Amino acid sequence: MALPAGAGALLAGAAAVALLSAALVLYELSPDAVLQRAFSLHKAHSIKDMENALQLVRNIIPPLTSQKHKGQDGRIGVVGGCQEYTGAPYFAAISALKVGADLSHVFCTREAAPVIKSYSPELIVHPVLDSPSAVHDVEEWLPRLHALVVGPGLGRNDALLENVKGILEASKARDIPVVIDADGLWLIARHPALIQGYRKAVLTPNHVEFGRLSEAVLRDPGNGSDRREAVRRLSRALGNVTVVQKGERDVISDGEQVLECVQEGSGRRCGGQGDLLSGALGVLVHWALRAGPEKTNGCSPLLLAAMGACSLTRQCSRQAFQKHGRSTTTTDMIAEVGPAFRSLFEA
Ligand SMILES: NC(=O)C1=CN([C@@H]2O[C@H](COP(=O)(O)OP(=O)(O)OC[C@H]3O[C@@H](n4cnc5c(N)ncnc54)[C@H](OP(=O)(O)O)[C@@H]3O)[C@@H](O)[C@H]2O)[C@@H](O)CC1
Ligand SMILES: Nc1ncnc2c1ncn2[C@@H]1O[C@H](COP(=O)(O)OP(=O)(O)OP(=O)(O)O)[C@@H](O)[C@H]1O
Ligand SMILES: [Mg+2]
Repeated sequence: MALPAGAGALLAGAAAVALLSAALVLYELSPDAVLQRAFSLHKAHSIKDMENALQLVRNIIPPLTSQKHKGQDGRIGVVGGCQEYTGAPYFAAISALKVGADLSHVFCTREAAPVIKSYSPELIVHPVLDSPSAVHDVEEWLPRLHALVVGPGLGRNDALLENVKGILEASKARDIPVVIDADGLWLIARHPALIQGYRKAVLTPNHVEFGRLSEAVLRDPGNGSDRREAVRRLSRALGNVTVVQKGERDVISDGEQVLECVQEGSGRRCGGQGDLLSGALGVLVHWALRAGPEKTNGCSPLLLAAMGACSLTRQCSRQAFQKHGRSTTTTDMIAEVGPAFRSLFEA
């Protein structure tokens, strides 16, 4: 499987120029028609790259056997949940379980904990995030966690963010992979040094979060027409941290390669879909890193994990929309995680 650095973009660019010249000379096509063909060609390359990557994602999924004990397929922690936001950490944590993690923990504030517990008996909920001993309390659990998802429903309270800084430092010191989303990205925009050069970090910004990060790191909102290049630049400036820019297409880069997830989703834009993505990504990052280079064929494990999580989220959205149309909510999407996972990765 070949996904060499920037090859897709280079090929698409070269092909577009060739097409442009040939078409103008031979068929006297209008520039609009030629551009449309160039875009189709580019899309075809994105789809091919995506399919190749999804083939490798299938390789990293651990088999379900009777030889395993509870916990081996993933113990994931979600850091988030405060007075205002209890849904976001729940969506992330339950999605991690539904994708295939064995245990899912939520580290949230004291008052958010009973609310999150009441949504599901399947989550382990720690009311520690606003405690003076928050960093120590989470640190005690770190040796038992395979990945952390930092930010869904965290809020922007300074004292909480200070605690999360300490949790991030402790996670890095233990080499634990971290997915950073939502208000975790707000913290990174203020303190990019927190994850600078940490190769086990994946950032999952939406449109607004990407602009904020790009402005903070590159002094440029990165909202020009070339999204692939903007994402690659941000990743590179952060020391090759993997960046997933969510949107109409999800653009994923580790500063070298750029992949695009063009899996069909739906037109529904209800809140919480990004939380589902970040929770799913927490598990897939763990699986991809554990799989080893022979399974990932030398491709970046974090890029593959990101492609897997983006495709899965969009497929959930598509399936839920087929059933519920305009009334689709993130809860409906979570109910589709199992069937969507099977159709994408186990068919
Ligand atoms: N049920 C829950 O508990 C949920 C809780 N959540 C939690 O909320 C917290 C804050 O997260 P966030 O995403 O609302 O904050 P942020 O990125 O500042 O966006 C704010 C504003 O930016 C805009 N905007 C957004 N996207 C855009 C786009 N693609 N393109 C263009 N504009 C866009 C839009 O504003 P508009 O301009 O439309 O008024 C939007 O309102 C965080 O902790 C998160 O986890 C959510 O996870 C949802 C479910
Ligand atoms: N315009 C779009 N067309 C199709 N899919 C989209 C579009 N925008 C976002 N998505 C998909 O929706 C999912 C969530 O992305 P979004 O940008 O809504 O994240 P978010 O704002 O962080 O969500 P949340 O409400 O959970 O915070 C991703 O899988 C992304 O691919
Ligand atoms: Mg979000």
